[in-house]
Amino acid sequence: MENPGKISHLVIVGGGTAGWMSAAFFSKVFTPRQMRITLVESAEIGTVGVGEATIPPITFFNQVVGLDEGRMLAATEGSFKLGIEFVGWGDPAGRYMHPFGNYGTPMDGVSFHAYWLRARQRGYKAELFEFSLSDLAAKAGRFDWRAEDPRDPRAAMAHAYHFDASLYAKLLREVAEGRGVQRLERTIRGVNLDPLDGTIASLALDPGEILAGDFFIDCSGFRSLLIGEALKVGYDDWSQFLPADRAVAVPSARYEDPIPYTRAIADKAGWRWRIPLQHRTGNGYVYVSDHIGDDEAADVLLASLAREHPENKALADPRFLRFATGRRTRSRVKNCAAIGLSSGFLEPLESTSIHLIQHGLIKLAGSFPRAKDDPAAAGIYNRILGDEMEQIRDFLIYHYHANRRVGEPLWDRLRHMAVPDSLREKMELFRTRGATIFPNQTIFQEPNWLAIMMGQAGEPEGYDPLADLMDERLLAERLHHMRVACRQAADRMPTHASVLARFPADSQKRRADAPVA
Ligand SMILES: Cc1cc2nc3c(=O)[nH]c(=O)nc-3n(C[C@H](O)[C@H](O)[C@H](O)COP(=O)(O)OP(=O)(O)OC[C@H]3O[C@@H](n4cnc5c(N)ncnc54)[C@H](O)[C@@H]3O)c2cc1C
Repeated sequence: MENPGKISHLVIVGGGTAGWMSAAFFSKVFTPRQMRITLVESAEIGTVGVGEATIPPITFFNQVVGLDEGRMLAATEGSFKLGIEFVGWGDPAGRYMHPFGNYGTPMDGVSFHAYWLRARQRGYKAELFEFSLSDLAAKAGRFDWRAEDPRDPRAAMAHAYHFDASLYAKLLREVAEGRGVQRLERTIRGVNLDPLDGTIASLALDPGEILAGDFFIDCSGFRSLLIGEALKVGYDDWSQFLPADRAVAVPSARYEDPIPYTRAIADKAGWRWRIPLQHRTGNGYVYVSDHIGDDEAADVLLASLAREHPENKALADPRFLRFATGRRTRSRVKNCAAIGLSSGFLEPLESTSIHLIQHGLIKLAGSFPRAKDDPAAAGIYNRILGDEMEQIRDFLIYHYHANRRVGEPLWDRLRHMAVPDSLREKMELFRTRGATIFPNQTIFQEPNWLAIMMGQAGEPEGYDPLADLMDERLLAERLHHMRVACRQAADRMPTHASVLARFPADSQKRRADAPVA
């Protein structure tokens, strides 16, 4: 990318996932001659260290920064992810998959599910999930990559990863330092603003050093050192819609082959996650502190491990985290952009935080400042990022609001709460017309909304009338053909375990190479 000139020193504050993703990304976008990049991280202030499940755009980010998929999986103990299974969110005894990729194929410009709904209203038996190859493969413990040829059913697939977030940051650090990023291990004690224009002039580092820069990326996590503390940007709290404010996390021993999907299990005061890596499983309970205490939440989580399998043993003490769901009212101000938790946090139900980091970086590159203060570019950036956060917020609220867990106080309250108008309209369109194409769809598109709305609300009353234009026999033949092709393609796929065996974790290789005592 051409360097706009005036900005020649980029300072990144923080060395968590957001900090090292920023460093790896901008060291690829700019050459060291165009941009000096310095990353400051503190040895005394740790990282969040969770954040193990991702969504498909991560494959694009890895390509951009030059990370080979095999190398990434081996270095991060990673596994493939084809979707998220939601257990007990709609019907308390039910489960559904939010698979990555598409259902069926659109025909004559009309969405596939409109035809399927038409057929269902006339007694067709096959379920929607039978037309999602990612869903079938995930449940069968199989995996394959998306095919380029549109005639191949695998063209409808998409994948993401589960990985150890600390190892991912470590790998990105290697990449970034290899491209000339300078890392300073210092604690920042103060932020100096330019008295004339209010931009950030420099950081006061321990012990007594000053680090000046032209543009600053705030990746300081929940502390929000630059955008929040120094530039005083406010926080929009969304906890009235998304009330979970704490989490407890614990890794457990691997006792089975990693499944190629995340599990999100609704519970009395929130939900539990289960994220399978090559060497261990990540487990957590996201909860509402008004409805359960910390000790009880940890007990619930630990008891759930033992219930799953006797060998599913905790490998460490439970770790507690606190957060407030919401976002900074602006995430780019003056010569500073907040990336990662410093810009806000939407709880991890749909694994969207790492996606928001990469989305922010890509939009920041596209609107890179031409001067220290570039209000036009900052304004556009803030609108784009704000829209993305609001879309994700609505998507998350839907899971809680459309529950059928009658008689549980938290869930009863969430079912009856007033939701944002933007979500209320979507729910109405789906219920009456089966519509899932909504304005400004970027990250969550038609198949994503379809998966969660069908999974939690069930079949809508209507469907797109254009689906009635197809001849009935032709439709039956096409549905039959698609369903069989999907099933056969799933059966032909290798198992997830056999695919992962091609990318054994570096830690396993090290253990195998270690001399026998
Ligand atoms: C319970 C939970 C579960 C999550 N699960 C997922 C998930 O499954 N998928 C997903 O995409 N995301 C998930 N996330 C979010 C994900 O963890 C974060 O988006 C990601 O880790 C980025 O964090 P960060 O780098 O912004 O902040 P941190 O990891 O907090 O890093 C902050 C950095 O700033 C530095 N720092 C702070 N203050 C100073 C100072 N004064 N001087 C110098 N350095 C300083 C620290 O040293 C550290 O390096 C989850 C979050 C939580 C809370």
